[in-house]
Formats: sequence, structure tokens, C-alpha cells
Amino acid sequence: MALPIALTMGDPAGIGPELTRRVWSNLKASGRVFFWIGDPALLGANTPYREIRHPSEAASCFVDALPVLPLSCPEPVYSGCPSPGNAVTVIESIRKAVHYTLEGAASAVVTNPIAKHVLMASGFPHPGHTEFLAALCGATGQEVMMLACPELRVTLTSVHIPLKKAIDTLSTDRIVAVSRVTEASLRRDFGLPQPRLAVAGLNPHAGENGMMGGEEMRIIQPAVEALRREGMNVIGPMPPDTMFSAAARPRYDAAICLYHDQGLIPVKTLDMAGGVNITLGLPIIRTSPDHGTAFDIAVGPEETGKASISSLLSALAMAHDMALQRVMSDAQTS
Ligand SMILES: NC(=O)C1=CN([C@@H]2O[C@H](COP(=O)(O)OP(=O)(O)OC[C@H]3O[C@@H](n4cnc5c(N)ncnc54)[C@H](O)[C@@H]3O)[C@@H](O)[C@H]2O)C=CC1
Ligand SMILES: NCC(=O)COP(=O)(O)O
Repeated sequence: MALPIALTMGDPAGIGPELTRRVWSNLKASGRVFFWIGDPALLGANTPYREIRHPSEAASCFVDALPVLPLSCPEPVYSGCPSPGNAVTVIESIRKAVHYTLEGAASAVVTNPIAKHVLMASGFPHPGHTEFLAALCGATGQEVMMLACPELRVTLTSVHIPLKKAIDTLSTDRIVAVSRVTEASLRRDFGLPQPRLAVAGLNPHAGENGMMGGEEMRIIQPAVEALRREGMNVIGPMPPDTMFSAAARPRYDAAICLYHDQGLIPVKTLDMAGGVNITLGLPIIRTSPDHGTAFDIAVGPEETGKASISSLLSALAMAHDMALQRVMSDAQTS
């Protein structure tokens, strides 16, 4: 039997607890087992849950009850009103998920959304899960953010930094490094034997031969050439305004994007409900819904159904598929 997936609590005042209850209800008969690491008080009266002490206990109760590795929030939780006082529990949930996945008791980590500013107000030093997970795995600097939906995969050369800094720090080495991690993951985790990458341009019309910006000639084209010399199938720099069109997308398996919103806008516009955030470059598999804490629609146990479970369902399905593919890929190469 496949190992269970570790699902984190996320911000207790966000939509994570509601999504978790509804996703368990949706999946309980599917055999796609996960366990939740969070405060059972957030589940309300109508969700059967079972407290477990170890992930190995999750499968036997999953069909009847949501398996919960229990944590406790130190402060009362008011939906829609996050508190840095509960950050300690949010962080502990992520730590435990990584711990069990690294030790081989869980197949993957799926994270519920956190509010970065709330964690940072508590002294948390990382800008998001991506960087924290890399630190927990001893892989700082190797992490790469991918956003994926059925029509498009993108990876990013920079994530949670101001746009001006993303441009100022863009380098040939960084594009090459992110492309290598992307290519390796497309082979190992997505089962693509010959991945095709498309590197985005930065400027209008990919610089128009240097008339509208020099980064393409100075930084991006040299990266594309270096990657080709390594034998990779790479096109670019592609004009960013057209490379995400329906006609262009079939030309590549992943787009290498040069700042956060260049990649996330097309994915979230194409498929906000089904988009998945994936962290590449780690020894573990991690996925997450593409949306955030949605405090504006978080209502706690009296759910209104305004929150869509689609993206969390997609994240769990993606984690499940990637874990299976990684096992198969590793068996073939060993
Ligand atoms: N992986 C993570 O932990 C992520 C965390 N965030 C965090 O979330 C917080 C809020 O960020 P926002 O920019 O407001 O983005 P958001 O995704 O939380 O909300 C944007 C809009 O989409 C709606 N929405 C989000 N998820 C939905 C769902 N499942 N069903 C229906 N509607 C949904 C919200 O109600 C809101 O109107 C921030 O602190 C941000 O850092 C944002 C993205 C990912
Ligand atoms: N925009 C993506 C996002 O904010 C998710 O970040 P992370 O928490 O997965 O690092």
C-alpha cells in the first residue's frame, strides 16, 4: 500500500481547516490516504476524526475518520483574523510533515496556505514555505518553485522578492541552475523522457534585438546556449506576451519565468481552481494549492461552501502521482 500524504494545518484562521474537512469527505472512499497535522478543535462537530500517534495508523481509519496528528493552538482562533500568537503551531505542523516524509513514513508533504506576514510578525525568518522547506531539508538554495495546471507548467528564477530586485539579481547562472532543476524533475517526478524547456524573455518583444532592453542578449541568450551545450532541449528567449498562448504552449513542457508574476499570472488565469504549487529541488515531494489563506471567505466550522476544494484536491492528486513516478524513476536508474 502507498504511504500516506502528510497535510499541514496552514493558518488556522484561513480556509485550510474547512478545505481539509471537505477534501477528506471527498476522498475517504478513494484509498488516497492522507493525515492532517493540526488542532482538532478547528474541525467542528460534524467531521469524524481519529487522533493518531504515527502516520502508519492513518490508512486503517481513513475511510471512517480523518486521521489527525494532534497539535494545539495556544490562542483562540477567530476565522478571518489571523494571529502571530498561533504561528508556533503553524510552523510545528510543517516541521512534523517534513520530518515524517524525510524518514519515509509519509510519501509527500502537502501544505495548506499560510499567511507570510503573520508568520514573519512572529519572528519567522523565511518568506514562505518554499524557503522553509528547503532549510528543513538541508537544501537551501536548491529549491525551485513550480506552478502547474494541466495546460501549463512554469518555474521561477526568483520568488518572494520585489520585482526590482528580481530584475537586478537575474543572472545567466541562475537561469541555468533553475533550468537544470526543472529538467531533472520533469524526468524524475513527471516521467518525461525528453523534457522541452522554454525560457521567457524579460522585456517587451524579448528585447527586440536590444532596442527594448539588453537582458536578453547579455543574460538570457547565453543561458539558453549554455543549456543547449549540456544537451537540453531549450527554446528562448521567448517574447513573454505570446509564449503562454494556446498556440505556443504545446511547444514546451515547462516555461522558465524570470519573476514571480510572469509565471503565476498565466497559471492562475488559466486555472485558479486546479493550479498546484510544487517545490522542486528537494529530497521530498511537496505540493500545495495555488491559492492563499482567503481570510475574506474563511468561516470556520460553519462552512458556507464559498471556498473551492479543487486546488487542494489537485495538490493531493499531484503529490500522489509524483511520489509514484519518483519511485518508478528511481527503480529504473538504480
Ligand atoms: N502556499 C501558500 O501558503 C500561499 C499563501 N498565500 C498567502 O495568503 C494570504 C492571502 O493572499 P491573497 O493574495 O489574498 O490570495 P488568496 O489566494 O488568499 O485570495 C485571493 C482571492 O481568491 C479567493 N480565493 C482564494 N482561495 C480560494 C478558494 N479555494 N476558493 C474560492 N476563492 C478563493 C479569496 O477569497 C480572495 O478573494 C497572503 O498572506 C499570502 O502570503 C498566498 C498564496 C499561496
Ligand atoms: N505565490 C506563491 C506563494 O506565495 C506560495 O509560496 P510558498 O508558501 O509555497 O513558498
